[in-house]
Amino acid sequence: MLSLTKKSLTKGATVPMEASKSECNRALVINALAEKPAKLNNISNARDSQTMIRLLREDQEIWDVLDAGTTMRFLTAYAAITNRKKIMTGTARMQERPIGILVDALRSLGADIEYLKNDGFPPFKIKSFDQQKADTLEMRGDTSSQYISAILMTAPLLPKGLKLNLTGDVNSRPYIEMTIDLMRQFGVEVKEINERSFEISPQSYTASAFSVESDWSGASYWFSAVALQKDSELFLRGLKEHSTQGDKAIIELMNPLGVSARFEEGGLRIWNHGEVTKNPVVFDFNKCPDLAQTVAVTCAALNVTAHFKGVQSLRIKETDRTLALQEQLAKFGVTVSPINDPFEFMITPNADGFPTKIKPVINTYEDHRMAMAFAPLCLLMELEIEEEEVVKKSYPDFWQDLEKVTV
Ligand SMILES: O=C(O)C1=C[C@@H](OP(=O)(O)O)[C@@H](O)[C@H](O)C1
Ligand SMILES: C=C(OP(=O)(O)O)C(=O)O
Repeated sequence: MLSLTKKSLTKGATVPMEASKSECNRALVINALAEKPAKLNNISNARDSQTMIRLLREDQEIWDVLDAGTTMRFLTAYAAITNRKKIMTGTARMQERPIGILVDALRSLGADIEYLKNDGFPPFKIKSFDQQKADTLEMRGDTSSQYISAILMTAPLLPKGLKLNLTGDVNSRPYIEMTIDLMRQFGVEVKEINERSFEISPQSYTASAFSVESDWSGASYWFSAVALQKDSELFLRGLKEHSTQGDKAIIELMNPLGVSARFEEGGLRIWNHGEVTKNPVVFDFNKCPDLAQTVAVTCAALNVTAHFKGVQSLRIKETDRTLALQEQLAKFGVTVSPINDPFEFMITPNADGFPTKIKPVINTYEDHRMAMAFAPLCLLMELEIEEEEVVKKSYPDFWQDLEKVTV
């Protein structure tokens, strides 16, 4: 349990932003598929990336990814397509996160995969890949983009290549674009026939020096901090204007909540511009689901009524994030009401204003983003965060950075 005293941000302080685990995990898998591996710079310290590195290096029969979604999904496709025999498993929560769409896709390409507990969920055994059975694949895009990224990254190794067609709604689209961008940076041609169809011929990845970008998802917590303190300003070192990460959308999302941003040499300057919207706001998280918790807590604290759309994937992430927000924001008298569940919810502020005299204990549900989304509240009040070490999944230095930029 971490007790946070009431703090204030040091004006103009610098936060050195951690590398993105999403970009890093793609670079690591692509590198492992390349004939000659590249030198990767600015590797992420996130546990999800360190787990990926360790598993690729140890090459043991059981690959336990812990709670890392990308590691599970990307390594499943990697093992299947490169004909490695593996048992894929993870935490209790990972065993509740669906993977059937990816396993079905790999099976139709020729992989022999057997579920060991529940159909459609880890753990499962990857047994063999004898020969490619299909060169055209249809995949649903409405559950997790990580399945699509996993198939795309391994597709160049298929002897007959692949035509991939996406069906239904496509969620988390920028992550698919990030995958294609990285594949291209590693010398592979991906033909985008249209928004839903891709063609990849058999090709080899060519190694090139690659540096992982700083993490826009992690940056969102500093936007929230600046939103919660009048007259504050921070410099987020390492963030780039031209980024492959969809979570760069935090710049637009936070503007009605009082934050302005400007790119400068070496990073992004953000400051509180002093005007918080008085009108209800509609936000769409379909392209940036990992930002939903940060924005939800910020709206609650600023007494902003908000309509959150595109939140369907929140229910199958590290925890059921909609439920977790509902339960924790209730401690402040703020209501999260699902409408058209699981796609949308409303956030209704406390009619008496956000309470700052209470000292709540925030439960994190083993979800790093619950801990980090609630942490900026320490600029308004004292609070306690349960299981603070959860941040290690994506942002191990988060608490040290918070100490550094506050007094
Ligand atoms: O590909 C990626 O790196 C990710 C894709 C997203 O997941 P979904 O596609 O399941 O929404 C995101 O929530 C996750 O943190 C990272
Ligand atoms: C959803 C997340 O990660 P993953 O799906 O890779 O476990 C996240 O980091 O918020």
